[in-house]
Amino acid sequence: MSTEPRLIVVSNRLPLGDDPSGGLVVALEDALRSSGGVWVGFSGEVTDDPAPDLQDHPGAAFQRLSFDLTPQEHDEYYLGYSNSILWPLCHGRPNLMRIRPEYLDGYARVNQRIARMLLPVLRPDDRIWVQDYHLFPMAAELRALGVENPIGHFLHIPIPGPADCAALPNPAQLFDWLSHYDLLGFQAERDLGAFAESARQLADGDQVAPDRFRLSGRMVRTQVFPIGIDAAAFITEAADAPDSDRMRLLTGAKMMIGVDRLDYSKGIPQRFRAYQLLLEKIPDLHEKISFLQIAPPTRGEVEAYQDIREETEHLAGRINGQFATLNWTPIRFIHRPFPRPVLAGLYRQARIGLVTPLADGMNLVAKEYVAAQNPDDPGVLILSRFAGAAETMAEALIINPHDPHDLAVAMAQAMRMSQAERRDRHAALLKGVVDHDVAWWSRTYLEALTAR
Ligand SMILES: O=P(O)(O)OC[C@H]1O[C@@H](O)[C@H](O)[C@@H](O)[C@@H]1O
Repeated sequence: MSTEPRLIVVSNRLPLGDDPSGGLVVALEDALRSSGGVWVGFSGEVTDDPAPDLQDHPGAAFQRLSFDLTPQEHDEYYLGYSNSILWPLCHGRPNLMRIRPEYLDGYARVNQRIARMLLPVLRPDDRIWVQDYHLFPMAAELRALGVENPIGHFLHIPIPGPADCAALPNPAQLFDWLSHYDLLGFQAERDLGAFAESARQLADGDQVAPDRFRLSGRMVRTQVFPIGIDAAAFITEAADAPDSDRMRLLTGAKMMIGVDRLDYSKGIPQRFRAYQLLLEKIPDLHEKISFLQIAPPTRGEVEAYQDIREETEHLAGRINGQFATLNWTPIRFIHRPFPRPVLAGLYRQARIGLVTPLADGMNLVAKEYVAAQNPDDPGVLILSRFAGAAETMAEALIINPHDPHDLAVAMAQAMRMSQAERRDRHAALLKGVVDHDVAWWSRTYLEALTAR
């Protein structure tokens, strides 16, 4: 029996399915299993009559407790404040924000309701680890109920600098919420810098040490913890995937792959335009390259996501119309999810992995693509400088996703890169992915939280 204090994770999503895909799920499972912990999150049920207490979901290696949302809460807390205000803001798109006072009210109310339901579950020596932007006020709500346990927050997405943060209706409030945590974790140095500037300029924050802030009269520690993947499992999954030659036979071309939720932050239209430019400029590549973009739907009720779908489908159609031959479809756009093992096999077959977001917390697809490669004949990762991953994956081809020429040149370079260079780059990248895997991430974070 572990003697570690129990870990309580609170996140918007609770993993309830049999196929826990997505980096966060894989990441937190690990940390919970070892401390006999509890994960609290949204059940996925939107109902007029939510249960007054957290509901138990047996069958996992840790306890899972869920809450339901009413339709109004779902609109205001999840679709509204979280995904129509904070998400676009944190991804450098304040123009896409839809600011409504009821969104903030609903967001605050849901955080308060979760805190009240969580209270009877807590023990004095628990550590509480709150995940992501849906739950910024959680520590403030728990403190108001008298909770003195260590409470940490980890932000999976970028945090904006003062110019964008100023677009919030009440920017100082965000920093006041954050001031109730013991430890704030960020994905990248870039985020820590942006947080420091915004806290100073918009909330009178005072940086008293490199990793310490005085905010709203309280001390908060800040640190960068770049999240990783379950590297060992992914390497095995990819190596065991069905033989790669099938896809090559099917297409007769080298595959370039992108796998992203269909989100405007992922830079998918920009990527398509760069590919179009590549095919215009280098006709020799026709029939030698085939681009597979998998982009499962996400947050379809929000208008900006409907727009991105239309734009992406239109561009894919145009590229195929312009370049396809009887034997070759230049681009395949698939708007649905695939199970992890299938993706692992596809990554391994792909000569190029495209990870080109306009803004991204970390981007774990970059790490999964590297882990999936055959070390003897690996593919090439093309990575946006705006993904948090770029800070630790310098051996990728680092590009500016806004510049179609830069991206098209990288695609051409990746197509003709020698095996020796591919191996060298891959070996360096793989070492980082394996050394800083998800177990390292959660261990490092929890050690820092405990050492308060
Ligand atoms: O939960 P959603 O809205 O489907 O989005 C998927 C994930 O997107 C991620 O990038 C967020 O950081 C997560 O918190 C979120 O769960």
